Amino acid sequence: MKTIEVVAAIIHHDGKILATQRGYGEFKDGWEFPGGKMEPGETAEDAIIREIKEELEVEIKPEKLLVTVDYDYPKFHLTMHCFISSIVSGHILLTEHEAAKWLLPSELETVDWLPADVEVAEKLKEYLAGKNH
Ligand SMILES: Nc1nc2c([nH]c(=O)n2[C@H]2C[C@H](O)[C@@H](COP(=O)(O)OP(=O)(O)OP(=O)(O)O)O2)c(=O)[nH]1
Repeated sequence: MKTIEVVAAIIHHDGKILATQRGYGEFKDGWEFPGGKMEPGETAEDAIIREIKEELEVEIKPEKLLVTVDYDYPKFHLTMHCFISSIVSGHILLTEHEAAKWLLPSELETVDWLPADVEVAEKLKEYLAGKNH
């Protein structure tokens, strides 16, 4: 099976986390962490900064790799590196997504995540809970 390598940004601001809803394609209407496919020769950090500039028109700083998830979709294998990130400059403008929501840690289970993201949301919740202690 073909593997695609993707980067995703877990953007935090004022104690909330950004979730975005896919506006087109196979997974239309599913909720995800914004991002996309890595390009040849790119580091994961470079890729996530580029993708977020394209999709949300903000500059981010990837601060920490929370998790790399591997997930078997019926047609491909996904390897996705998920970076906790902060906004460095700009205002969010959705250029590709149909909606976005800022979620409190307690609200992370309230959106219909893409299958690969369920594990990411769980890990994130644990990570954020640990940070409060
Ligand atoms: N960006 C992103 N993609 C995810 C997540 N979860 C998940 O299963 N995916 C899957 C959906 C897609 O098959 C793939 C990402 O591809 P993409 O279509 O966003 O990549 P891209 O921006 O480079 O798009 P394109 O130029 O090929 O249209 O990863 C997630 O949280 N964020």
